[in-house]
This record gives sequence, C-alpha cells and structure tokens, in this order.
Amino acid sequence: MSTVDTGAPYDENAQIHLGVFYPGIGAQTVWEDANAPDQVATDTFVEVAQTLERGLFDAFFLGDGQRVRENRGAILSTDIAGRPDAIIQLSALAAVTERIGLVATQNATYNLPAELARRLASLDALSEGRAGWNIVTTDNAWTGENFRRGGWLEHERRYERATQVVELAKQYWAGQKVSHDTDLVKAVAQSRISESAQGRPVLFQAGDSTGGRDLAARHADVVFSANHAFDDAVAYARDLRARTAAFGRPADAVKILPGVTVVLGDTEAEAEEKVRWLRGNAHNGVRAVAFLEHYWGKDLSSYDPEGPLPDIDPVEDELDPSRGTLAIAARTGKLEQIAQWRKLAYDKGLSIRELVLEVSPASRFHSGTPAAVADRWADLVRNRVVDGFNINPYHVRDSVNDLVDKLVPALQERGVYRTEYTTTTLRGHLGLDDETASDKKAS
Ligand SMILES: Cc1cc2nc3c(=O)[nH]c(=O)nc-3n(C[C@H](O)[C@H](O)[C@H](O)COP(=O)(O)O)c2cc1C
Repeated sequence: MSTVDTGAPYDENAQIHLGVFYPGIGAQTVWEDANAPDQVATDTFVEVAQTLERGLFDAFFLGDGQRVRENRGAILSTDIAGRPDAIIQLSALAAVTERIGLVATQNATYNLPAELARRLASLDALSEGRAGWNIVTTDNAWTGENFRRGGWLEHERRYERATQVVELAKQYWAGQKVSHDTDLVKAVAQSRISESAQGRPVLFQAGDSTGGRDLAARHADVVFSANHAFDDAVAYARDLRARTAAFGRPADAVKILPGVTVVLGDTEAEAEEKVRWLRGNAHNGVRAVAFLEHYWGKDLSSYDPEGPLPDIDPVEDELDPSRGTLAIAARTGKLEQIAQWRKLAYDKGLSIRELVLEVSPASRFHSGTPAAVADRWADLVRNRVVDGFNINPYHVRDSVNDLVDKLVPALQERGVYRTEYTTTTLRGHLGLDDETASDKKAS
C-alpha cells in the first residue's frame, strides 16, 4: 500500500499507458548512427508506428517546431530541419496502422481555431477515432517572426489565447454555432465537422507554468509532463489534481504521462554505460559550445570545449525574453544563471563540455534492466504518481525495438500492461470518459 500522497488513491490494478514521441526540434535522438534510418522519411515513421502497434502502445506522438532554432544565423547544429507537419505525417500513418493513437503537437498561438479544429477532426475521421492534439503555446520569437508579421505574445497572453482556441475547437467539434470576438481571436460560424468514433480528438497539453497547468486542469485529457523525477512527479500530481478538482472535474481526470528516455541493458552496468555514451554524444564539444553560444549570443567557436568557460559577458539582445532561449523560470536571470555556471565550473573544475553535460536538461533517463525499470514503473502507476510515460527513443530503430521486445513483456509479466488492444480508439485505450456529451452541454 501507498504512503505517498499524490492526490489520488493507490490502485493495485492500475494499468500503464505508453506513448512514444519525437520532438519537432532538438537533439535527444541519435540520428547520425549508421543503423539509424532517415529522420524525415515517411518509411522511418511507418516502421516505428507499426513496431509500436505490435507493442500495443497507446499512442505515437509527434512534437512540432514551425521554425528551427537559430544560432548566429545558422540552424542550431542540434536541431532537425525539414520535419513534415505532424498532422499530415500522422495522416499517412493512419493508413498503415489500425489501433495505435496518433497525437499531433500543434500550437495554439499561431494557428486559427476553425482551421486547426478541422485539420485535427480530419485526422480523427481518417484514423477512425485515433487522433490526439498536444496543445502547446510555443515559447520562442523565431516562430513568431514567421507569423503575426514579427509579433509575439507574452507568456500569459499565450495561455489566454490557448484557452480561447481550445474552447472554440471543442465548440466546433460539438457542432455548435460559434461566435467569438476578442482582441486575441475572432471566430464565427458553424463547422461541418462530423463526430469521429471517439467523439472528438483527445486533448494532450504540454507546458509547465501555472498557466499551462491550469489549461491542462481545465481542458486536457492527458498531460505530457516535464516532471519525471520522483519528488517532482509527486508534487506535480498533487498540484495538477488539486487544480483539476477546482475546475469541477474529478481530481484524477487528467492522465499524467511524463516525457522520459528509457535506456535498457542486460545488466545495470551495461545500461549505465549506454547512458554515459548517450550523454556524451548529445553534448560533444561542438554542441557544448553551441549550447553556450545560445546563452551568450556570441560566436564562441574560438573557445576550447575542454577549457574554461568564456570570461566575456553575453550580448544584450539575448537577454530579451522573446528570444526564448531559456526556460521561463530562468529567463529573467540570465546573467545570474551564467554567474552560477561560472561558480559551478570553478568549484568542480569543469570544462565547457563537462559543465554543459552537468547543467543540460538531457537527464531524464530511466535506465536499468527491463525487469528493474518495469518494477519501478509498476510501483509509480499503482501509487498514482504517473499514469504512464511518453518515451523519446534515443535511437530510432534499436531503442524502439528494445521497448517493444524487452520492456513490454516485463510490464505484462507484472500485470500493469495490456496483452491485447481491447478498444479501437485512443480515448478507449487511455480509459478516458466520453467527454463529448459534457462539451455539448458546456457550449
Ligand atoms: C514536455 C513538453 C513538450 C513540449 N513540446 C513542444 C513542441 O513540440 N512544440 C512547441 O512549440 N512547444 C513545445 N513545448 C513548449 C510549450 O508549448 C511552452 O511554450 C513552453 O513550455 C513554455 O510554457 P510554460 O512556461 O508553461 O512551460 C513543450 C513543453 C513541454 C513541457
């Protein structure tokens, strides 16, 4: 029995829900490996989705980046360029899969509600009720420059707009007549979208601030959470469930799936060795200097990655929050952040590369033997700390195969994971209530 207070009761029969995600941008996946397929080819994602369906996964999930990050006028070396639009890519996958859910990340800052609702409903119809929308607000001004003619919305305004866009999408999906006119969104008319096998797309949410959590608590079915470490995950579950109850919903109405990278080995030592290799790969010398350049806003290529941190100060425009280079909490304190890094590097005698390895967010590894990871996860879902995980494979082929062939059987042995699909829709796989009726009442 549980002694952990997560805001939901211990459940001996809890089942784990699994998704696999690929970020729209970023360097969490090793694409350069000789055995890794092409990072944008349709065939690659057909292979992944079909493998995951064999592993009875709830969902295949794509992140979105409408403009890749830049560093000194060039695409940041860690970013993937040329990834197709998630909804279009998932529509192709709908044709070659039968059961797995298909979740598209789409931002609520730059999309128009009627058009977005229609595209998502189209994916839902094509896939016969397997679509999901991961609602994000997108925190950088580079994307803004491609839309809104260079305009950019402040953090709180982005969540105001996102709330309006989601509420409008729900109205369109419920077949309501829409009439909405604010300084952020104008929308009129009735949509001709028909209901899918699951009523409407499942709503995921990603974004960890108060505004993000409230949006999830109010409207989401699932949250793609950033809180994977045990204490953070417990605190997050309690917080989200209190917010959800405050919006008049059952406290645990929103499924919590943190993003993690799973590294499996036949022994603990082998798994640890793989983690070391992966971290080193993600933050080799060139990437470590590029990481710092992103904060300094200056060409640091003359600095030796194995040497000390630059002793020069960052340029002013990189301090502007609209640059989106830092997590929101750290944005106001860039100089302070750099001062902290200098102290850390000095105290521990770290080089640029070692420091970046130490402070970068690429540490959400859940690693070990399949049995050890399955034991840990069974404990977490039964204690209701999480409802499952959204896994970012570190390698397109090898790590996806490992999940399906090694981790899934270990979870099944522990009775926390399905042995066949018993439902046909994403809403069904996730065990979510049909909220379509309440959408209709609410609007
Ligand atoms: C786990 C996670 C995944 C995210 N994925 C995306 C993404 O694929 N595309 C995107 O534009 N923003 C993505 N975001 C960024 C959010 O949309 C948001 O802009 C950012 O987290 C800042 O908001 P916050 O302060 O509420 O966290 C993601 C955020 C989180 C926490």
